Amino acid sequence: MAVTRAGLRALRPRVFLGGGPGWCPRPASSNTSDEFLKEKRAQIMSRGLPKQKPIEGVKQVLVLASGKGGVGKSTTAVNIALALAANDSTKSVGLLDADVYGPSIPRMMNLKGNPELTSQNLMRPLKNYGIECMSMGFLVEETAPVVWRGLMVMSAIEKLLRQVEWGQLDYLVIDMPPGTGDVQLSVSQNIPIAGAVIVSTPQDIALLDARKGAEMFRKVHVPVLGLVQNMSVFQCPKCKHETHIFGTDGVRDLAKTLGLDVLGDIPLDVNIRKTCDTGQPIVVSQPQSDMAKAYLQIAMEIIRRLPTPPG
Ligand SMILES: Nc1ncnc2c1ncn2[C@@H]1O[C@H](COP(=O)(O)OP(=O)(O)OP(=O)(O)O)[C@@H](O)[C@H]1O
Repeated sequence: MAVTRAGLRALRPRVFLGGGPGWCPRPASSNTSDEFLKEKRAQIMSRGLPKQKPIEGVKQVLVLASGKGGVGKSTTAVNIALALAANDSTKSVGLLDADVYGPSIPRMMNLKGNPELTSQNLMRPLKNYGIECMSMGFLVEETAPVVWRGLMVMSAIEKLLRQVEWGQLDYLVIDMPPGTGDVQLSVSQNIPIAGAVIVSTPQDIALLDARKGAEMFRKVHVPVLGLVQNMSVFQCPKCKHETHIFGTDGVRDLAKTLGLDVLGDIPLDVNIRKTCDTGQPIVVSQPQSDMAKAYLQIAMEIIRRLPTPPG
């Protein structure tokens, strides 16, 4: 099934803004669709997943997930994608922003605009810093809220996965939305995933959700490669005093409980935030910094744990 211009337009969410003439698209009967989804989910969980189909040209898919929002998953995904490419210049890397509700990859990768359509009506990814990127953010206004129901989200994800001309990629990094909902399930059931990385801060409330995330991937037979402990420590730039704002070793303790490893620690650092906000992620803008080195180290750990790709 190819994407047409009309199809692309249809992908753009319509939003109901109180008082205006807008509308919130939903299937004819939302109750029916909710029940359908619930039943489908239960079937999938209980009977095993339907047959997954690889994305043409993509050797290995890596998903970056978190239970809770705002723990730095997208920041980590962007820097890991860049680090995978920086560690080995022969490798080609793609980055898919599956956070259809709050796409942040366009800004972090300093990309803007609509993807072109190829002669086969596939969307061409936008490229920066050598990384092929695709995001719902290229199809909607940055400030437009996405108001979608489950089925529409799943259809959008299917299009972002299949109707993109990814070319030949060694790694496709997928930045998942937070939580354990339709998108996670949809991606896991659609394509073979070589490994998942769970990002969390050491804070109790984030750990609780990170645990759910790891357990969900195990349930759907996606190998969890390990955890990344983000914002583990803040060092005062003046006096060098270290503060563990979100706790000390929470992710390490969770990893032990789950029988997993911590792939690395990323401190809470103003340069990580600033560089991502300005579309110049630290791995490319300050490659000699300790922070960039930490991401490069995590990328190496990931490669070490990934199975040997087919072919
Ligand atoms: N190690 C870090 N040091 C400083 N700031 C960070 C760090 N990691 C992430 N941030 C900042 O924290 C904020 C949230 O990060 P990010 O958007 O990556 O989180 P997220 O988990 O993907 O959130 P969501 O799931 O809600 O999209 C951003 O402003 C980002 O720049």
